[in-house]
Amino acid sequence: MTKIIPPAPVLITGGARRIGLALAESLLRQGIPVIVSYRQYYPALDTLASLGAHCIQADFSDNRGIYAFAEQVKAYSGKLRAIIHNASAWVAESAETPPEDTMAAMLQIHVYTPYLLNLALEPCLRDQGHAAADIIHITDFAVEKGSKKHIAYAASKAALDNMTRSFARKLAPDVKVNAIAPALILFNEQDDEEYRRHVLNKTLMKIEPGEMEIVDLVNYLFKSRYVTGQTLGLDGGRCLR
Ligand SMILES: NC(=O)C1=CN([C@@H]2O[C@H](COP(=O)(O)OP(=O)(O)OC[C@H]3O[C@@H](n4cnc5c(N)ncnc54)[C@H](OP(=O)(O)O)[C@@H]3O)[C@@H](O)[C@H]2O)C=CC1
Ligand SMILES: Nc1nc2c(c(=O)[nH]1)N=C([C@H](O)[C@@H](O)CO)CN2
Repeated sequence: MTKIIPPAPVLITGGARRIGLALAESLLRQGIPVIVSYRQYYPALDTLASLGAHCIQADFSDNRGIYAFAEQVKAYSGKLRAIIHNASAWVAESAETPPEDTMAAMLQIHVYTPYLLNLALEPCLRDQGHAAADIIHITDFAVEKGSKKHIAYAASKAALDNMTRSFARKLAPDVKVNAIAPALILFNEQDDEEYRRHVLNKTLMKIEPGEMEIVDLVNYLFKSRYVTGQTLGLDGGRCLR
């Protein structure tokens, strides 16, 4: 009797809302198993679980939480098809928060979390064949241009962008490692009309594209057997403004 081995799951951090949720739903609809991390509960998690996702509560605000999450992932699945580092906090500098606390928080979620998870979960990604696994870092257009209101955020995403090339060198050819650098994808509910017009005018394409732009790019990277160490811009032409 031939033993049927189920496909290895894709791990998505911050999968309970917005882009992370759209990624999880798309992969599940393709029949690809999914593990998501979530910090706070959202009703959408019940839907993901009903579609077969394995949802693990995790707070990456300290390294113990990162390592505890990695152990739970390894206990659930010995192998991973991919890790998508989506979890993030878009925090501006403010008078209410000491700048050292802002920088520490941005480095924790955008640098320590992907760095420690990539190293802890490397055995889960390896030994599945040539280019059989992926790591995707979701960075930001601001990596190239900086951000006067989100200095620590942009700097931490720049570190994440650099790690894309380091991990691509370390893990090839078993694992491809790439970054997706979005500009506006999805507004937040609290964004007012003036802000929305201001941001839309910064791009050439003048639209809020929505989550599927990232979903489609992730699917492209999964299909590739050759693209690695790259940062793929998803910025509506903002880089040309
Ligand atoms: N939306 C956009 O237009 C753009 C998005 N991006 C990038 O795309 C990715 C997804 O964006 P978007 O969906 O808007 O992200 P959100 O900010 O809406 O959600 C990010 C998720 O990360 C989780 N998270 C934040 N901090 C922690 C932590 N310390 N521990 C565990 N989980 C945490 C949040 O959990 P909780 O809900 O509990 O807070 C949340 O579910 C991000 O990396 C973002 O930087 C880049 C450019 C534009
Ligand atoms: N974690 C997040 N990062 C970013 C968000 C967000 O909502 N959550 N939003 C943006 C903006 O859309 C920006 O690209 C345009 O103003 C950037 N990063």
